[in-house]
Parts: sequence; C-alpha cells; structure tokens
Amino acid sequence: MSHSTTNTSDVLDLDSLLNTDELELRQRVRDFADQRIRPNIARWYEDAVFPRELPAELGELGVLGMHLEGYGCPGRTAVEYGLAAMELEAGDSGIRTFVSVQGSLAMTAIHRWGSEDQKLEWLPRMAAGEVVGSFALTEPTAGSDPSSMASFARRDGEGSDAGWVLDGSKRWIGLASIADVMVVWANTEDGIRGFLIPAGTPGVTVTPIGSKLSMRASIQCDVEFDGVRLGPEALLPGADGLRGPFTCLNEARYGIAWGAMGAARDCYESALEYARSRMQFGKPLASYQLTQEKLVNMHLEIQKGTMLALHLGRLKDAGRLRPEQISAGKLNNVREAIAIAREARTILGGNGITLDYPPLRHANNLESVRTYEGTDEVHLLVLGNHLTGIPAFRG
Ligand SMILES: Cc1cc2nc3c(=O)[nH]c(=O)nc-3n(C[C@H](O)[C@H](O)[C@H](O)COP(=O)(O)OP(=O)(O)OC[C@H]3O[C@@H](n4cnc5c(N)ncnc54)[C@H](O)[C@@H]3O)c2cc1C
Repeated sequence: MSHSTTNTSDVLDLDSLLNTDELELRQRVRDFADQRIRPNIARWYEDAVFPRELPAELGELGVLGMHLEGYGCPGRTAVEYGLAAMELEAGDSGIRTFVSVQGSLAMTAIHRWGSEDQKLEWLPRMAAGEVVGSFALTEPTAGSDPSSMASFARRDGEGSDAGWVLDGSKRWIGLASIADVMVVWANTEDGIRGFLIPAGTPGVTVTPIGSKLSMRASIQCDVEFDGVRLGPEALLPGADGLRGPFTCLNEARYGIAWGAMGAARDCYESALEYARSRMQFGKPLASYQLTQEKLVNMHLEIQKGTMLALHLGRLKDAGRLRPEQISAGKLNNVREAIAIAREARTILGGNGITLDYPPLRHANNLESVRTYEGTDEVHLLVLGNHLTGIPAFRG
C-alpha cells in the first residue's frame, strides 16, 4: 500500500527554519518521489531493477551535482541538496544512492580535481543525467582502509605525453555496469591518484553483484582492470593522495545524514497510518499506550536527526563544516533510522514483512547505508579520535 508524505507531522515546527526556496525545492522533489518512486519501488526492489530512464528524469529535476557551480550544474545550497536527498530517500535509499554516486562522488571528483577539458567534457551531460558516472575506491581487500589499496597504475612511456597502465580490482562500485565514465582511484609511484576511464576501454571487466538483500533497486559491481592502457588525459590532475577521494566522500556522507531521516520518516508515516486504522482487541493500535510510545520515540528521533542535518547544512553553507561533524551526522542519523525502520515494522505486524509496506525495505537498505561512506565503527573512531586525541584505527 502506498501512502502520501503530505501528512508529515512536525511537532517542533522545523519547517519554520526553512526559507521559501528551500520549501519549494523540497516540495518539487517530494512530488517527484510520490509520482515516480513510490508507486514503482516495490516492483523495482523485488525485480532488483535500477530504472534506466531515471537518470535523465533526475537531471531534469535538477538534483544531479546540485551543490556544484558552473558546467551545467544547478548550483544550489547545501541545505537544498540535503532536503532533496531526504525526499529521494523517503522514496528509496537506492535512488538517493544513485544521486549521491553521480553528484557527490563522480561529479565532485571531476569538478574539484579535473582539468578544464575534463570538466567541459563530462559535467554538463552528467548534470543532465545523459551520462552516468561511477566512483571506484573500494577493493576486495581494501574497504574501511582504502590506503591499503592494491590497484596500481604504472607510467607508460616518458615525458609529458606518457600514459598509464592500470591493473587491479574494485568491489561494490555503484552503477559501474551502466556508467559512461568511471572515476578510479589507484596507487602510483607518487601515491594515490584518480583516473577517468570511459566505458568500453579495453581491459576493463564489470560484473554486477547479485543476490543482494539490500539496495536492490540499485546496482553495485565488481570491476577488474587488466593491463588497462590510459592516455595522459585520463589523470585527474588536481587529486593527490587520499584527500582526493575523501573530499568526495565527505560530500556524500553529508547527504546521507539527511537522506537517512527521509527513510525514517517514510517508515514512521506508514506505521502511524497503519496504527490509526488497524483494529485489534476492538480498538485501533494507535490507541494503545505501548504503540503511542513507539510513535512518539520515532517522531522525536526524526525531528532531532532532521535538526542535526539542518545544522550541518547551515554550517556547510557557511563554509564551516568539519569532517568530525559530518561523522556525527552520518553515524547518528543512520543508526537512528535503522532503529526507527525496525520499530515501525513491529507496528505493521506480519504485514510489515511484505513489500506492500516500506519499513523492512528501508531497514534492509539502511544496512548498506550504515556500511558505505564509512561504517558506524569508522565514524565512531573518527569521533573517538577527535574527543580523546588518540587515533585508534590500527588497534
Ligand atoms: C550498497 C553498497 C554500495 C557501495 N558503493 C560503493 C561505491 O560506489 N564506490 C566504492 O568505492 N565503494 C562502495 N561501497 C563500498 C563501501 O564503501 C565499503 O563496503 C565500506 O567502506 C566497508 O568496507 P568493507 O565492506 O570492505 O568492510 P571492512 O572494511 O572489511 O569492514 C568489516 C567490518 O569491520 C569493521 N572494521 C574495519 N576496520 C575497523 C577498525 N579499525 N576497528 C573496528 N572495526 C573495524 C567495519 O566497521 C565493519 O563492521 C559500497 C558498499 C555497499 C554495501
């Protein structure tokens, strides 16, 4: 059963903290989620389909690379980007994931670290959704610790027109099987560098990962690089070391702090609607104190998490957002969203385990969200380091 998000309750009146542009943008993305995602998502999820027509529609909506300026990018604020992530993830985390991979990861890498030619070649078409990008950092043996990556690009020739030969493998690469261009991070003699690899480059093999119980309406792939020859123009000239990919990851993590609250809100709203109409022991479930406690606790955490995301957004727009603050937002909001999704599922009883209702789909998706862009443990360690001054990543 689908339900509308228009009856969102807002006890703390957080909407009063948003300006007219922000409210208008949110409504537009909410309408898109209601019309394009909500009616179809159960089928896409069950069939494990990422709808190929969505990138162009999301480009038209203006949410691809929306926080970036110039080169056909929408140039919206961080808060607007967050609100869009929230509404899209209320539809499904897999759709918000596409927008994050395209805009926060692949486009940010090109916008921040690319040459003028690279920006002109890729960004306008990526903003329009005509071209899909992917971002390949994780490897089969290098996840939380990307500094241990084994992919290696060696110099091919000498002088300024020397190219590269890339060998290695990547895992969990979003959209890789449909991507027109892949941002690939690899070690070189000079440390970690980024490369742009167009689809169809010889020596690249992409295999979608099947049997997923999470993020089913989205694609992740294994990628192999076997003696891949790249010209000098493939290098992202500005990226040097792990700061290259980490800058992009911070953009995506920020969006997740908002997005997770969208998934949580969708779960809460479906549980609230169900509890009002489902009769047991002669009364609606919503009339029982135990149910009201669940709904109140969910609502409070959603409001607190949304306020946190908005605070991060205002800091980001003021140019003052720090990495440990992003960790606080990503850790807290995804952790609370999973708890809310599971609690909402209990209110739906047996019906809650079906795809007719969103909570278990969201809960399953959020297992991926808590894992990518830094696991809970990684963000705990970032915050632990910040509080104690002692890095504990290496035991
Ligand atoms: C749906 C999905 C989409 C993804 N999309 C992309 C993508 O587009 N591009 C990309 O490059 N990657 C992507 N990833 C990969 C993702 O970023 C990694 O899965 C993540 O970084 C964790 O790495 P790992 O899975 O190898 O787990 P590991 O790093 O092996 O971690 C396993 C467990 O050990 C814990 N752990 C690790 N180190 C420590 C420590 N020092 N102390 C305590 N605990 C620790 C972790 O927190 C985790 O609980 C995606 C993953 C998923 C599931």
